[in-house]
This record gives sequence, C-alpha cells and structure tokens, in this order.
Amino acid sequence: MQVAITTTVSAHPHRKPLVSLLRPSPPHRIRVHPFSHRLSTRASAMSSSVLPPPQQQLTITRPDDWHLHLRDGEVLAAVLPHSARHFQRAIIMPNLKPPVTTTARALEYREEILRALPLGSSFTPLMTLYLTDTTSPEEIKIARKSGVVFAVKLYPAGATTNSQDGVTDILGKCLPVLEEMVRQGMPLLVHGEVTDPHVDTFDREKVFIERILAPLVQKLPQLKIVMEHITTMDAVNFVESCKEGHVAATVTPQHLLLNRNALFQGGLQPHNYCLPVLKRETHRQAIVSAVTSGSRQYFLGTDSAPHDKRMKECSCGCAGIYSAPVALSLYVKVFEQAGALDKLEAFTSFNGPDFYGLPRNNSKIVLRRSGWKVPTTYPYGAGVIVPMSSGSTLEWLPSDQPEE
Ligand SMILES: NC(=O)N[C@@H](CC(=O)O)C(=O)O
Ligand SMILES: [Zn+2]
Ligand SMILES: [Zn+2]
Repeated sequence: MQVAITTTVSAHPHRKPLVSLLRPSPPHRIRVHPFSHRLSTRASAMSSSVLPPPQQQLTITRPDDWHLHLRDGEVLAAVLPHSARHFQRAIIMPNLKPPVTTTARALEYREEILRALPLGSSFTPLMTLYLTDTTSPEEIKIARKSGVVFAVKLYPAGATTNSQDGVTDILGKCLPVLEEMVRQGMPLLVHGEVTDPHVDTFDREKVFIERILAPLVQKLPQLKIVMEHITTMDAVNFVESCKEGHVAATVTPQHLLLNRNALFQGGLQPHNYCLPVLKRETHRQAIVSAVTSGSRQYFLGTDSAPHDKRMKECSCGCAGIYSAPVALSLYVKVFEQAGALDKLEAFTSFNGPDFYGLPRNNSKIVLRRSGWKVPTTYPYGAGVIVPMSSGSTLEWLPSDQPEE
C-alpha cells in the first residue's frame, strides 16, 4: 500500500529526519517524490505519523538586546536603524574613544543616540558606565539617580577593543564601588577574560572565572552580575552554580552558531574574529543546550560590534562581529535547530528585563519563514561594514526587514 501525506516537509534538523519516513513501516509504505519535498497522501489512517507542517510564522514579544555596541558619529548613524528595527531597548556598551566613564558623559551619549534614531522609532538606549580603577562610589549614586544608567561595565585592562582604560585589579581597586552597586541594585556587566599573557587565549574565560569571578561572587554574593558573551561550558557551569537573579549571562549569535573552525575555514576569516574568541564545538554545544533549556539565567545580547572593513581585513585586525541586522534571524535558527522554538521568547524578550527589574515589552514582532539575502556590506561615512552571514540567505525574516 502506498501512503501519501499532504504536508510540506522541508529540511528541519530538529524534526525527524526525512530518511526515517522513507523506511518501510508495515503495513504501510511511505513514498517520497524524489524531486520534491512534497509528500501526498491517500491514507487518512496514517495521520498519526504525519508531521505537522513546519511553522511559517512566529509572533513573539519584541526583544531587547542586552549587549550592544553602537559607537558614535557616522558609524552610529549607519548601524542604529538595524538595531532599532528589531529591538525595543538595548544596553549600550561604553567602550567609546574616550570611554563613557561618567553619568554626565552617558547622558550626552544618550542624546546623541536619540538624535540619530529614525523618525518615529521608540527604541530606548539603556546606558552603562565604563568602570575604571578610579571610579568613585559617588558616581554610582549619580548614575542610579539619573534614571538612564542601568549598569556598570567591567573591562579588564587590555582584554578587548578599547579596554586600555579598564580595571587592573577589580577586588583590589574597586571594592567600595562594588559595595555601592550592591546598595543601588546596579548590575556589573563583565567581559570575562584574564589578560595574563601566559594564559592561553582559549582558556582566558575559564581562568577569569577561577581567578576573578568566583572570588568576587564569594565576596559580594548580593552583587548582580551579568557574564557577557559567554563562550565555554565552564561559564555555563559557573552561571548555573550561582543563584538565579544574581548571576546571569548574555549569549551572542556567533557563539551559538560557530566554533573555532570558522576562523580558519578555507583561509583566515577575520569577520569571524571576536573576543572572547570562538571555542571548540563541545563548548558551542554546551551553550546551545544551556540557552534552549528554558533556564531564566540566559538572555539575548548580540555583542554586535561594527568595525570598518579595512580594520578587520588587515595585518592586525580588530575583534568584533557586526550582527545587528541578522541577529534575530540567527537566534531563531538556533532555537529551531534545537527543537526549542517554545523557549525562544523567554530568551529574547523575558529573561533580560526580569533580571534587570524592568517591565517586559508590550509590542510584538512577527518573523516569517521567507528566505532573505543578507547584504555583503553596509555603507557608512567613507567606509563599509561587513555583517555576520554576509551575502548568505537566512530563513527567518523579521516583519520589518526589507526584502532584498
Ligand atoms: N566582542 C568584541 O570582539 N569586540 C567588542 C568589545 C567586546 O565586547 O569585548 C568591540 O567593541 O568591538
Ligand atoms: Zn567583551
Ligand atoms: Zn561587546
């Protein structure tokens, strides 16, 4: 007996692989038309083995981006619309040149961002301060009072892009500031890598957890900490060993989709270079399992970090991947591949505001299953920026993404 099924089956890694449908399963046999992914049916009795049609549309609460680099000037003007299109709010990183170390400077930077917004956009920048060895507890009080500064960012000096003014010894130099942050309920956002040149680049996150983060949590268990852009199973284990509501982590699209092979595939790939650097596959898998598990300790933070193409493709290329235009599509892909689309919305839209004690967004965003081609570059001022997934076709199109 021949069986046909009236649904469209496309290749979804998390679904039962098509081949399992091809195996004869007495008393029926399923036949697939070789040149099409359509199966057609005559036997309604088979309905129990029929796959539901793949979801064509997703509606979720509008997400926020809890880790975003907007830069300033011409780059800001070019990249801001890409974030404002999909995200309602974003935590704005303070690693400008010079860094945003005071509330007064954060207020100015916020005005610059608001001025650069497309007309009618309700995107809200949530500002942060760049922690230095000399930040005062008083500055934390001013920041909290301002109502526009939502966190303080720890860059270990020399760890990443524009971190030269960062902290040299967090516990030795910043304890009074951290204690004030506990009093003010102000989260500390952490670039979690040691800068010790003797530590292997691929171990810098793990060693940071051992040397800095674990002692910090022990000393100040009430401090709210976000481990930014986690890349290892060590980070997953650490976050989960801490109390929900006190320690959380943001996760980027690149650390969910790529492993370190992507840095060397067919030659050196500078556009896949970011910090912390991509890790081996087992770490990527641990992070995917963590975020798709439904844990409330993880939330969306793109770490979208635009650099001029010439600064990426040179003998000493900058670290940072520009993902703002593609990030949402890519996160959906990750959750779909893991068979966890039901966990997507908490990660993109609930866990972040819940951790920060902010209201969840009211508005929605629709994503349609509709191939769209990512531009190879985005222009700004006198240069261009190469986005993540440059030139490739992505499957999920956010409703306000212009089709190419
Ligand atoms: N992630 C990166 O590789 N780069 C970021 C800085 C950072 O988030 O560490 C940048 O500002 O370019
Ligand atoms: Zn960082
Ligand atoms: Zn960053």
